[in-house]
Amino acid sequence: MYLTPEEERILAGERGPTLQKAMEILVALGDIYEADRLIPIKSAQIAGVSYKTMGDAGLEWISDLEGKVQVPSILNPAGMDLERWQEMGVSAQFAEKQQEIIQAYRSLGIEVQCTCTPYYLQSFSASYGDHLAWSESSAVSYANSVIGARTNREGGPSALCAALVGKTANYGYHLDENRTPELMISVDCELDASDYAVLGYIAGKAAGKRVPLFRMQSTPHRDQLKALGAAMAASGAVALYHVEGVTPESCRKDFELPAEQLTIERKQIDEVYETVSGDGITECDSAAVGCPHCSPEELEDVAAKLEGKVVDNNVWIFTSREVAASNPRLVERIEKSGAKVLCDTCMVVSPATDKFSHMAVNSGKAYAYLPGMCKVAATIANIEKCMEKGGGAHSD
Ligand SMILES: C[C@@](O)(CCOP(=O)(O)O)CC(=O)O
Ligand code: SF4
Repeated sequence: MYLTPEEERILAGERGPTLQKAMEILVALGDIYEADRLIPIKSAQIAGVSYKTMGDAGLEWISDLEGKVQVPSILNPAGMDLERWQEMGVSAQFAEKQQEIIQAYRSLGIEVQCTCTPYYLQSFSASYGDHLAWSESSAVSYANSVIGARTNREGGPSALCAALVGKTANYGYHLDENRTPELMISVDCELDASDYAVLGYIAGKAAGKRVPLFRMQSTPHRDQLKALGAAMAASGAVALYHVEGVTPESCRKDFELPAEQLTIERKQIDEVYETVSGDGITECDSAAVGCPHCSPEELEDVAAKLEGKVVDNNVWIFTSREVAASNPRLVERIEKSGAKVLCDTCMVVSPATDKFSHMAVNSGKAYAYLPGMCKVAATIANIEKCMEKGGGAHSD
């Protein structure tokens, strides 16, 4: 891989050991994937934040780093709401370690916004054609597919290295030739709400890491695309997809329609609704919405569904701190029912979820991950049913 003289100097250690290490990692990745050079990035989103997934080894690694990130950088969800962790039932020992991780990232100049939906933040927008180094898989899928920006599915450490150097290696989804659809998926029915999450769960298994092109009968809006992409990245490893007539690169004229085609039918979607993932012998005892983190429109939807209701079980609604802070009325309306709007974290990366046995979710990603990452069974349903089945919602 070609390096500029300045990049060579960083690699030789002239700007200190942290930048040298970061450059070594970027160069190693570039060499493995046959990148021609490094390219500047607009922003970084760094996963590997929850103490639950990082442990002491991860904490030690980031604590030893020095210097400052070169581009706007934010974090993936942590293991707890940084302010309301006690209400979630997180232990003081965990909270202390989690705060140390956050502090280590803050010292590197990273903004403490812990969210997998960075594209909703006012100061962190990404645009068509931008090169990024994002790592949370649903954010990667959204950036590539819905925004038309370009990012590989970075690991937490490689996103951090890219943030420190301000560059990433030019391979994978940064290149036109890897953004071409490889599999055509037709959907034989109209879809609504959580149907897109279920579709993603099915399609991700079929697609693996290929790039699917969807032909749909209904037109998904941005939150439905977010749910579709998140589920495909979890049940498969899809980092980019297209929807005919909807996503920005679906109208590129330089690709042929894929030869391999498959159709997904209504009855396959209904089967997923009827199947508990994990060991679901018990009734639902909790509900969670906001995987990926809720947009203001989704908070509005939850607030409307909980109007005049109270919930008997734990109902957690996850969003970014910025979206919650900009929509205090919606948060108040939701919390009037007894549900909690939590920030900085989610049901998958928080240890607080482990106390439940069966959670109702509207997310294909949470449906795929809860049994493995939290040992909690999951039922997938639309928001209204999640509130009833999992939350025990009933009239006030
Ligand atoms: C579960 C997930 O959304 C976040 C967990 O990753 P981490 O704890 O931030 O490394 C991972 C992913 O799919 O990118
Ligand atoms: S598991 Fe869901 S809510 Fe948690 S970081 Fe991933 S997409 Fe976001």
